[in-house]
Amino acid sequence: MAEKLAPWSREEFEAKLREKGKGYHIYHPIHVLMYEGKLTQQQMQAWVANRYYYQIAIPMKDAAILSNCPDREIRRGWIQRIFDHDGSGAIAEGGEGGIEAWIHLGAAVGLSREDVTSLKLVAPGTKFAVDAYINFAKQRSWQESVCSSLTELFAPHIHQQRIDSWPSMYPWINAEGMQYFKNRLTQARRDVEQGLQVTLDYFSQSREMQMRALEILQFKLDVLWVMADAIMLQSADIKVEGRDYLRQPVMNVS
Ligand SMILES: O=C(O)c1cc(C(=O)O)c2c(n1)C(=O)C(=O)c1cc(C(=O)O)[nH]c1-2
Repeated sequence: MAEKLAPWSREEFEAKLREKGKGYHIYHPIHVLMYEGKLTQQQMQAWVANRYYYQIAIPMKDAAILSNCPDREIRRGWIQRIFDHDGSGAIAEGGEGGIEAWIHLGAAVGLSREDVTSLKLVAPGTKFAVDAYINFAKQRSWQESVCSSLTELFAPHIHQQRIDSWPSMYPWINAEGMQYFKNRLTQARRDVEQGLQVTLDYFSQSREMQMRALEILQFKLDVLWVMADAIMLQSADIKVEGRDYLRQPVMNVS
């Protein structure tokens, strides 16, 4: 029988998790083109409208984690994520939350509130991918679901890229639309600290569990990748026998 491998040290395990960043959606063609300023307004609209479906799923996913977690200390930290996205307190005091900020991003790229919130522009592939993420959190242990949030390790970089490149690459986007990304820079770093501690503690019990954590992170990378595929296809200019590929032409926005 093969000898049982000892668990990696915490440092080695964290390094393995971070290595997974090589498969982050920052390297997906649609995000590379976005960074290079090569997306049209219509493609930017498709991206924002599709990503809204992810934004509204995040607090539902986090509520599922809370509902499975018997540890009060963890819940006290985790609940902040729901406030961050749904908002808390008075809007005037900056408590509007990330979902509202995303709707402002929609306005900044030329989408009405209704265009965004009706979900009429969301591609089927985006729905399947995001729903898989919510279902994962409903069905798996809270520690596994916490681990699946760790793509956030890599998110501050992609948010910073957008903050840096959009003003010059897409000067037509209203600067107020960037607020979501600015807020996330600090929020994501704080989130990651908690998510990483839980993952390093829980999964370091054995090498098998550490490997399992890497697989979970890969699942989440796949969710983001498939979403990017779906958005790219939806906004591609592909014609099949003279017909538009698009099932729901993005240009139909009011
Ligand atoms: O813009 C992005 O590329 C991006 C990616 C991710 C991610 O890696 O899951 C998140 C976010 N943004 C984000 O803004 C966010 O609030 C967030 C929460 C989570 C999560 O899994 O709990 N991921 C992400």
